[in-house]
Amino acid sequence: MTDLHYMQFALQLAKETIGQTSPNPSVGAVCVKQGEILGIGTHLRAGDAHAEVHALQMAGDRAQGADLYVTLEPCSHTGRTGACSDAIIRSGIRRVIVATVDPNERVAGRGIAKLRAAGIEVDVGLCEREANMLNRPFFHYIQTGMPYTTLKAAITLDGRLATSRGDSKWITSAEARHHVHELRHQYDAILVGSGTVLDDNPFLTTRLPQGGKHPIRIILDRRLQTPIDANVVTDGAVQTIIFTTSDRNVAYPSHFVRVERIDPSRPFLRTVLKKLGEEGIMTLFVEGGPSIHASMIEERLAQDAYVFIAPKLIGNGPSLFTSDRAEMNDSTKLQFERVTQVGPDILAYAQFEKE
Ligand SMILES: Nc1c(/N=C/[C@@H](O)[C@H](O)[C@H](O)COP(=O)(O)O)[nH]c(=O)[nH]c1=O
Ligand SMILES: [Zn+2]
Repeated sequence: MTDLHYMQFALQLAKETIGQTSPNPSVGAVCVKQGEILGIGTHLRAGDAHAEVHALQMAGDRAQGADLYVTLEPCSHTGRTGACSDAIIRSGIRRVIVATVDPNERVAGRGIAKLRAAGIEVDVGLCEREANMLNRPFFHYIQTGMPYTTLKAAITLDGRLATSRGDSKWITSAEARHHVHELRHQYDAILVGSGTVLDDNPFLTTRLPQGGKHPIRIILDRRLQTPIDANVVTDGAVQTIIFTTSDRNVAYPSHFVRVERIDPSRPFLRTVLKKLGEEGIMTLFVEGGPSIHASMIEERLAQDAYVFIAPKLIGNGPSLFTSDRAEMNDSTKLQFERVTQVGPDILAYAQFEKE
């Protein structure tokens, strides 16, 4: 087997833990000697052993003289667990193949330097693009302190979020809505505006047949209009944080609803995201409504977007993006990364172009 084969296996191991390792990256490791796999590992959750340690423990003494494939540069600092670079040196590994370098300035290149100083051969860059895409949210979070923010919208073919009378049940198919729950499972938090709470009374939970992680619910509600009997307030499924600029006092049940006041003189959205980053929220899924999406786009706070497009036309109704650009050149540019069919609907996944 080739190096590529084992690195792709390590990437697959990392991919399976997307969404459960925050605020750490998803990492996979495979230990191989003469074509025999001696150990595999993936980082399961923050605070647990790193992928490399799992793989080396499984290989035991047989790691002596073996190769280790890792999707992210082994750490050199002793965070919550010992440094992987030390464990690799102690294990007698002969060669380490690293897909991409860790952007975390505490680590960048140090892990690799330590391994090379100990006489271990280190090759860097195999499947680098794939490894960087896999941990794009982690890299964004480490470098900006802000949650990696994804917009999600469901529109008709003529770009409408609802009819002119506000009806949106349903635009997309059960298959597409099921896929939304698979996406929710991957995110640390989900955000909607008070308009969506008042219009739809959503649960915003992850309801999959096999279960799934509920993202923390974030409600942007400047005037604190979220009703005390709203589903996000009463269902107790997961924590709900309501961000407001209002001084009103509303008696929400305190055990899983928290009201955070933002100084009205601060940029509301950016301040909320900064606070979420400080609380360790690495990924944020924004389900709308249209004014939230518009603000996220205007303030360049979103990194990518999932747009579900149903084969339906309804004419008038709120459109996906409510800003008003005079020239085509002033459009907000994205790059389609993946366009797939989900049941009868189309799913366009796109990255916002960096300014
Ligand atoms: N109207 C539609 C959506 N609507 C999305 C939001 O407006 C809803 O309030 C939110 O998904 C409800 O969350 P829940 O209570 O947890 O189910 N989203 C979709 O993908 N397709 C639609 O046709
Ligand atoms: Zn490590």
